[in-house]
Amino acid sequence: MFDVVVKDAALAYGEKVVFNHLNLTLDGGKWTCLLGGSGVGKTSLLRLIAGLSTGKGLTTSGSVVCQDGFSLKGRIAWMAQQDLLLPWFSVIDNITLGKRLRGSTFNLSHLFKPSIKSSIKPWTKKDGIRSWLPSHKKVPPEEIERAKHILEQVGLVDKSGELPQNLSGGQRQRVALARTLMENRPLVLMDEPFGALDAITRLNLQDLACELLKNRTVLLITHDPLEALRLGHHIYHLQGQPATLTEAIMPPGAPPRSLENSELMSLQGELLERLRNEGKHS
Ligand SMILES: Nc1ncnc2c1ncn2[C@@H]1O[C@H](COP(=O)(O)OP(=O)(O)OP(=O)(O)O)[C@@H](O)[C@H]1O
Repeated sequence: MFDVVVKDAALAYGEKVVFNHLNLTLDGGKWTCLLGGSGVGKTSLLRLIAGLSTGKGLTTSGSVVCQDGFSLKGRIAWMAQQDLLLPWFSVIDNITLGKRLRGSTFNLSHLFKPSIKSSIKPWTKKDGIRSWLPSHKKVPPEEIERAKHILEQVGLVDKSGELPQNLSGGQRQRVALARTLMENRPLVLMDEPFGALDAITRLNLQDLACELLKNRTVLLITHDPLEALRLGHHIYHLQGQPATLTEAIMPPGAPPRSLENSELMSLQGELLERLRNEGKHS
């Protein structure tokens, strides 16, 4: 597993410098967590690492280098707070979509719901969507088997034919996790993936993600110090303007750490105080 090194990174929107001279190493096979107040630049940093920083008025510099000498292209999976499931595709079609898009001459218009006037069968009709999804058959059978295995791992194999609208928020986020696993990428960038969930579902998903993403290199953005402390090998606090990173906190023990760990609770108090003070000064 390779380290990913962000060297001397800078990013600005017009005159507003979000960060500059920023250095960060994501240890291979480990979880790095990033805390910080709203608007400090966490998502901007994630997007910079993913190579998604483009747009009018945006300037960037610095480098993101894999220590194994290869490019990061095609080696990143992304998981966001919104599950981004396509509502007219079943669970299994959603998690195999990436394979289908890459494995065929797929027409992007097929991602969008057909109009009523269209000659294509409405998606609500039984099996309509499958016949409407032309490259469905191009997902190799072994990939369908793998998708089913992953759905088993996230506890949703019985929901594989359901539409997202029939799932709870926690179940939908488990589908999003399954889609991330299906991508099978060594670097996983997560932008508050559990932020919208209730406390118990969030704890359960933290445990599941920790188990299933073992040995991947993960960068997790979260607003929740406890989440960072349960999952992170290294925890950084991004603060100020331009933003800088604090020294890493390395909580004791292996993730996912237990809530009964008293050291974790005291570190949580410290981090909450830091975040609160940061809010007072911004
Ligand atoms: N496209 C854009 N154009 C101009 N300014 C932007 C743009 N995107 C973000 N910003 C600004 O850059 C700063 C950093 O934004 P970013 O989304 O990275 O913050 P964040 O730490 O992820 O915030 P949050 O925790 O609220 O999601 C903010 O002040 C934001 O207003």
